[in-house]
Amino acid sequence: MFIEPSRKKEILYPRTGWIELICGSMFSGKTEELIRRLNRARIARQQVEIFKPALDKRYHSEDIVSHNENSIRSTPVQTASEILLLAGNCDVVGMDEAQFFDNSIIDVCNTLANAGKRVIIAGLDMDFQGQPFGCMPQLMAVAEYVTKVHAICMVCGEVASHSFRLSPQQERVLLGETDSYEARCRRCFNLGEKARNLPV
Ligand SMILES: Nc1ncnc2c1ncn2[C@@H]1O[C@H](COP(=O)(O)OP(=O)(O)O)[C@@H](O)[C@H]1O
Ligand SMILES: Cc1cn([C@H]2C[C@H](O)[C@@H](COP(=O)(O)O)O2)c(=O)[nH]c1=O
Ligand SMILES: [Zn+2]
Repeated sequence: MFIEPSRKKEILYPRTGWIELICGSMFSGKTEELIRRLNRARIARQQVEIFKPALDKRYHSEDIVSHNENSIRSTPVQTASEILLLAGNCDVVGMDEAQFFDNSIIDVCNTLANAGKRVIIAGLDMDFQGQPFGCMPQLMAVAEYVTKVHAICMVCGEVASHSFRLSPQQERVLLGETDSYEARCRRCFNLGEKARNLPV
């Protein structure tokens, strides 16, 4: 779907950059798709830099790791602005878990794309309550390309778009895997929420 940009026309026209956003629920394949695109860019001999929020230490402090254990080396950053300092002269910038960045990530992505870079971002579109997650709606608005990927509902086997939290904690940020979350379709997500709210 996405082609690795040719550098041949650069003398006539300076390269344009753009933003690609990969979004969806947990287990929908966002990280796999991000890794796939970044690996292809490397095969095309493009200089690639990859970042993730430092708070995401689930599998590894530096690697980006998918649920099926694909991985790629990344630089953990505390703030989005660090990405501008570290991206340097690269052609392609990748970011995972974008929902954990604050809204300054939008300016950062625009600045990188305006400087001619291909920016590929992956993140959760909705939180455990089915609400748009942080900076993600704005990133969807400014991205040239938005890809929504889907998981399989762990209750009924339908296409899943929601991340159902299995524990009662209410804080928005709660790192976890299959121990704390499962992918669910809209119907099974709503049924689960209803059951949670029934008096005991
Ligand atoms: N309910 C599910 N639906 C689809 N894939 C699942 C599910 N649970 C586990 N997986 C695994 O998760 C992988 C996707 O992982 P990953 O790319 O890390 O997803 P994401 O970044 O969207 O959370 C799938 O290839 C599959 O092996
Ligand atoms: C829904 C939801 C998720 N999280 C956390 C749980 C995981 O650590 C990440 C999502 O990882 P993935 O690569 O998309 O599987 O986010 C959270 O903190 N709050 C939520 O509402
Ligand atoms: Zn379902």
